[in-house]
Amino acid sequence: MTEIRSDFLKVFTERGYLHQCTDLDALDKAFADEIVTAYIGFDCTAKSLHAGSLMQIMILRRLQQAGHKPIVLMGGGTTKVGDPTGRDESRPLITDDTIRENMDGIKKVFEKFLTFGDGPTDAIMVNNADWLDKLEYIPFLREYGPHFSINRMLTFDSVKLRLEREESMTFLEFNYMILQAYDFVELMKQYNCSLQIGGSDQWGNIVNGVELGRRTNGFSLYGLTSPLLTTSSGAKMGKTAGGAVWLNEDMLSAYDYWQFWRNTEDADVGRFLRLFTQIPLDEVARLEKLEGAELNEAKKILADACTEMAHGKAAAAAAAETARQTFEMGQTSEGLPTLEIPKSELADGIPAATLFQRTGLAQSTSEARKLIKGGGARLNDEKIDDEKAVLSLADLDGEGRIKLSAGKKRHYLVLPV
Ligand SMILES: Nc1ncnc2c1ncn2[C@@H]1O[C@H](COP(=O)(O)OP(=O)(O)OP(=O)(O)O)[C@@H](O)[C@H]1O
Ligand SMILES: N[C@@H](Cc1ccc(O)cc1)C(=O)O
Repeated sequence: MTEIRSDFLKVFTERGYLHQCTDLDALDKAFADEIVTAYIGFDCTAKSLHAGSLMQIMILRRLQQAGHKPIVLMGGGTTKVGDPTGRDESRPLITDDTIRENMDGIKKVFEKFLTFGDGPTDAIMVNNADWLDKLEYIPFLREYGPHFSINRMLTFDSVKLRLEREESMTFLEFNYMILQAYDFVELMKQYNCSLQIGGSDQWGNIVNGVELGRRTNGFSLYGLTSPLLTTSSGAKMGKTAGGAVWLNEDMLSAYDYWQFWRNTEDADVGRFLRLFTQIPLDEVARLEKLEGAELNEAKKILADACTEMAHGKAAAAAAAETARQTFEMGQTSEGLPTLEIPKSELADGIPAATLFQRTGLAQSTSEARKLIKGGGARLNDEKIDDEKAVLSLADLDGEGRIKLSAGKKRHYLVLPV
């Protein structure tokens, strides 16, 4: 690789977004010489995107800022098939109604990060159901089937790993990569879209599209992937890994979102500042070198910047202020996230572990019990150690609520209604 010339790929590599590219030199030349139209696809498998997919949204934002055109593709069609990538078993089928609801939920977040419109570098949003739903089976098979070799399809991780583990793969799922490949060709035809970007797990699907475009129409298409953001245990961060950090406020409050970034591991502060904020690189270099209490200031800067982008300035300031009051001044503030439960349910008694799970302070009741046993759970600021404790109206504090805490930093107010 010769030195990168284009603004976009400079930003892309310097800030840590680069994992693989089908032809970095040629893509760099395209970015340096012309407006490149690029797309990222998002399936509608939940009502909100999450911190993992935020990496892809930030990439589209950077692309637009560098003077190129982003396409956000909603997988209204592909969601009906279900991407087998990275999954040990088939996804449950989602109804058309749920797909529609999920799409409505997911769509909202993009307006916060991208400028949509009709101009040459304005973002557009498309839905692959618009063309996939209309495909006719036999004509489609005859036109595209000959370009896919089963032998080669079996070598892609999404298929290979499932077969190696002797888990079943349905014919429906096996078709996913063909449909994603077809999307890319369709977007090239309709919008001159020559680049598809995605997380590294999408490499196989992307390469299939690049090859299909070349074989069927002689197109020069490019694929570019980013590393996957992983949880501290090394699992891909996403909606199916549990404990998703949702981007939509109705799924995760701005306060909890702020807290997630504020609780970043020390070793991740620099990486996250580069990937998820637009703070200049020399400032990031300074911030990531800080230590101890000073590094906490860097984490707050990260939390402020991320929350501001996703939820606006006012929400970010309110979250930061609530955190300050709660942790720095040691008092409860009304800004804490809340869970409403029917009074009658509390009157009947609810296991503490269940409440911890329902607030999301623990992923499951067994995790909640572990938290309690390990001494990390508090009820109205007092440690509880009985994992079988059952809470009732008698546990309401003077203001008629129950404050649950997991560790020092995560709190929830339970309000009987
Ligand atoms: N943790 C992650 N880090 C980086 N990119 C991610 C991460 N999770 C998802 N993406 C990328 O975001 C894009 C959209 O993913 P999408 O929302 O369709 O599914 P997903 O979150 O990967 O799904 P699931 O969790 O159901 O497997 C893809 O390019 C995917 O690679
Ligand atoms: N397969 C992608 C989503 C996607 C769908 C259609 C596409 O054309 C591109 C990407 C995912 O699951 O993350």
